[in-house]
Amino acid sequence: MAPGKPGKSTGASENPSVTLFREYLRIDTVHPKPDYDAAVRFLERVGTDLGLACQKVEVCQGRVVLILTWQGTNPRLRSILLNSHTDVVPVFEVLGQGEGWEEHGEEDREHWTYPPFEAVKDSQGNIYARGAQDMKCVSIQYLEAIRRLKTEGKSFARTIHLTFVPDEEVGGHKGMEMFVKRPEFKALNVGFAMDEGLASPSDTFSVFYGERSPWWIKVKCMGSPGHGSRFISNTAAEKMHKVINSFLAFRESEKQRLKSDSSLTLGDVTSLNMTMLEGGVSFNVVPSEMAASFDIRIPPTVDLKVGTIQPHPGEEWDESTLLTPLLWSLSQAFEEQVATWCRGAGDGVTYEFHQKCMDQHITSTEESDPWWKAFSGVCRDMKLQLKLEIFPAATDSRYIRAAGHPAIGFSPMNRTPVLLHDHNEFLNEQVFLRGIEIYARLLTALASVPPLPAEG
Ligand SMILES: CSCC[C@H](NC(C)=O)C(=O)O
Ligand SMILES: [Zn+2]
Ligand SMILES: [Zn+2]
Repeated sequence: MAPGKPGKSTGASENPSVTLFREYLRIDTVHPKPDYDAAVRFLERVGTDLGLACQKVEVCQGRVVLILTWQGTNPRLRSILLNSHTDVVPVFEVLGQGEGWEEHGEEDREHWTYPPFEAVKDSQGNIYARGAQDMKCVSIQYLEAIRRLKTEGKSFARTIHLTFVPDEEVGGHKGMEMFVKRPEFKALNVGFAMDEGLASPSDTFSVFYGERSPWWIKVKCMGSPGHGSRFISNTAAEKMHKVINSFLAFRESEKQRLKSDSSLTLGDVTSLNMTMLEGGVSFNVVPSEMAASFDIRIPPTVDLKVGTIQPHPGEEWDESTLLTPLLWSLSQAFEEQVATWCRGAGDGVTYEFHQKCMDQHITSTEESDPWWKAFSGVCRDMKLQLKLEIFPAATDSRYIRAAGHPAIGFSPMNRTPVLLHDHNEFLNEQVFLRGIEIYARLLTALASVPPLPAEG
């Protein structure tokens, strides 16, 4: 192959860390049938090569969490947890791994410049593959940072654990959610955790200290059925119209709030989208049931609990007052608001939760916090500019925080477009290699945090 041309071969001069990253990217862990065994075999091989202890925990059938451990000199101290998920999301116009482009149509070719499971590197050093940003890069950067520190002969007081978990991309229910409830997780004695963040197109690095709570709500409207030619009263569609109006009016007010205040990011406001609409059997039959599904993401600053919405003494609120987004934004008891929107649409309107995260833990970013002091101190020394944010979507960090441990979402990818779950996901090899350097410094500082008062 001519030099500078994109291709699969590693080339004699390629940094071995990059070669390892590309090897991992070629393992087919794409949903709906991720080859987790292959990923675990690969990671175990790398861990053993690094002299790390290896443990496997099957949290449910076919779902194994791999734990690699670098024991600290004082194993009684709380540990550093480096978490990453092994699964990746499908590509549009799904292509089976190993298949060549020749078997696919032009549309497939349009979405991806290179086949998404071949980890092709172009002449600028951009590595294209599903998982290049989300988050196989981070897994290998953790491992390669440890390789570097071990080669330099370093050792630290605190133990460092790496966990490789399945199923994050489908909610983590058969992955991290189960794992944090296991004795094997408790035995890790976690003090501080790191997990995925997002790329950043600018010079700054995004750091996430909390996440919005995902609420997935299906609203069902029951009404009178009848012939499509008549003015049937009390129809499911009329009620659905009101439901949609209430939900989308709130959406609009939050959208405007974000737009009108440049200090806010997406993670600071509540987003709401209607993502599914069901109902009806025929053009001329008025249906007795319709359903709408909403994906709502709520910042940790919003009160989620029922019952805190109250008028002041002597004041009375009717249903129409309760429907105003302004009053809602002042009252902030989210489930009560959802219930009110549904009640306001008429009788026979009910809602059910398909996802309802109530945990609102955030991780301290105060300089007085020893973990944050170590993390931010390294970034200051390395002149890395940080942007502190609430993660707009959901990652496995929410389970770690809910279990009571501080967790920071950080994927060291600046000057990189945000391409997770997108076509043509790529990461530049220089950005990837810089990330290893960053993790090596972070691990040095975090694993050397002096004993905390609670640790004696
Ligand atoms: C709520 S479980 C689904 C998890 C998924 N995570 C990401 C990062 O896309 C999401 O936020 O939709
Ligand atoms: Zn991810
Ligand atoms: Zn993802």
